[in-house]
Amino acid sequence: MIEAKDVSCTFARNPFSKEGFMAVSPVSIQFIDGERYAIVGESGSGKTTLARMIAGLQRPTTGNIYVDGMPVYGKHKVHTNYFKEVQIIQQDSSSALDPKMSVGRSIEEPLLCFFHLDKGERKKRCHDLMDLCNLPVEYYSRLPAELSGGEQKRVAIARALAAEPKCLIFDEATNGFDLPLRKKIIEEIVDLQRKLAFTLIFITHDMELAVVIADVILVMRNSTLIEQVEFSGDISVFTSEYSKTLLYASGITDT
Ligand SMILES: Nc1ncnc2c1ncn2[C@@H]1O[C@H](COP(=O)(O)OP(=O)(O)OP(=O)(O)O)[C@@H](O)[C@H]1O
Repeated sequence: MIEAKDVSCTFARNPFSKEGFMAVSPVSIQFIDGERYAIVGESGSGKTTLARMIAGLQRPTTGNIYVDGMPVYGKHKVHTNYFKEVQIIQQDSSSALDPKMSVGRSIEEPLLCFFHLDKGERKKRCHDLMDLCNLPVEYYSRLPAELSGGEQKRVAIARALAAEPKCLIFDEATNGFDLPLRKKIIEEIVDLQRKLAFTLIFITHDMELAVVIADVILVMRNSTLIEQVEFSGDISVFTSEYSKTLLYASGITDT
């Protein structure tokens, strides 16, 4: 289980000011292994900052993240095994891939870091991951620039899965794609989650996606977690006015 205990994040308003701006107000959440979560809220509500704290990429100003009871942020650094356990696919997948690194090398890099596999075993595992993520094996030697946006996203997913993470965070990962591709990538990620049973944390603006994907929906507004609901199809579980506004804006309700 991954647990956020009283985590908050404050940034300086500007480099010359000591005045702080709270991007995430103190929040405590538990992420049970193998469940699907959506963090939903408008732009600037703090979703990415919360995701980055969970991923070990942004030290909380207060509180800590725990994996099976072990703190992620030590006094000086993040416990390195955590980078294997939790993988994040950020909004811009092209920048997540090294432009000079082939698809094969990109996917094999985590295999090299985290597992003792010989060259042949790595290549076989890489082919399996490409297959799992609907990437033709002929793409093994291609560079990111020789792929479409959707294919780059699939490489980022395969690379993340190469680490065999216990949790995958998917941040607005289909932004900028047309609707059919967006739908397809989301179906693929949910399908992968069902097959591999990792914990999925899906970050989105879109309540319509959240209700399709998640077992648990966390609603954020103005840096604050305002509602957390277990969702199994009944929208009456949402009680906050803001959640109702998001449901309306997504066309799920008409009042
Ligand atoms: N490194 C940073 N330094 C200063 N301010 C930051 C930093 N990262 C984020 N912020 C600010 O924190 C607030 C929350 O940003 P965050 O990216 O977490 O929101 P979000 O809900 O993910 O938005 P979006 O959906 O647009 O990505 C914003 O006002 C943003 O400008």
